[in-house]
Amino acid sequence: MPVNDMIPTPHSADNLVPHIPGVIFQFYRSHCGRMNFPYLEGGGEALALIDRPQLTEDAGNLIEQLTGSDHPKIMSAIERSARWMLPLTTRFRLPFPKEKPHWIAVSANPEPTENGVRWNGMMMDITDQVAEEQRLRKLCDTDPLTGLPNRRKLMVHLTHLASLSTRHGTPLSIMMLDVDHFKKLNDRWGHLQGDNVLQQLAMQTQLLLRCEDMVARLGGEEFMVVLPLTPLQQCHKLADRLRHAIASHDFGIGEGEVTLSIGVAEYRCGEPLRNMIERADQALYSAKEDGRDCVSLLP
Ligand SMILES: Nc1nc2c(ncn2[C@@H]2O[C@H](COP(=O)(O)OP(=O)(O)OP(=O)(O)O)[C@@H](O)[C@H]2O)c(=O)[nH]1
Repeated sequence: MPVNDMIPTPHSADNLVPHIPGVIFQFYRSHCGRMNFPYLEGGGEALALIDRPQLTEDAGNLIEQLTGSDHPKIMSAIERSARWMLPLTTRFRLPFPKEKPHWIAVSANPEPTENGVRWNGMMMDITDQVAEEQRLRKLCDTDPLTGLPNRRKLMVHLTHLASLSTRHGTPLSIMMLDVDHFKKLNDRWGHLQGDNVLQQLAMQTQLLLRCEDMVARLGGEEFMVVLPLTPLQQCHKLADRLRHAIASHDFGIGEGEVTLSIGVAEYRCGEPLRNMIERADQALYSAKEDGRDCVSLLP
């Protein structure tokens, strides 16, 4: 083997540390809350931008500058780890000049000292991994044809809203929408035109909603609109406005060719979600029975 290809054996970890794609650190918090990094070494971009001598003295300032909710999140992770002597495992966004913040993962073990707690651990830049997680989550949550949230995402959101509604006694309503005679539309204009109608319908519906409302595609030509802080009568009015807007919109196949049947229902505090969904479904069924292109409600 040529001599140049032989890897020299490092004499100590100190030779290796500047070349690793992350940071090894010792972090200290005194009982009175003073924080600093007695040791902070490693490779990667993040470290080059950090004022290390400053952090050796005091880390409080840097932690206070963390983005958005990351400051309280990291402080409570430190507190929990210190109180129960459990590993400190969290992630946070480190602000970067002229760039988006970088995501950093922290993993460290605590040990008690006379005047506080000392952690020995590692930090890694996981920005690419977080971007990939976000891309996959979006794929899992999105209907590919319309770009709307899918049934899975809707149910998670609705469960959260129902628990808020139960806790605070605030109103919550839903609309179940179904395109009328969509099979005929497909048969007459072709499947691609049918797809186009669904895409435009998604857009037109979103235009009428507030940003805290959600419209999701349940499947086929069926959609659900979720309206937090909205009582049934208000939901009914909005449903009728939506029905008019769609019936008078030209989808490229002539006005009045696309109509909606809509069932609306309101959440009753504490009931299982499926009860409200069943009521909206029954209301939709009666809208179809009543001749379509109309709104029906069940409280
Ligand atoms: N173009 C298109 N068609 C779809 C899609 N998903 C489901 N469909 C069609 O939607 C049609 C739904 O038909 P039905 O369930 O009989 O309902 P309908 O014809 O709308 O009749 P009513 O609901 O009773 O008014 C079927 O022909 C499905 O093939 C889609 O993504 N794109």
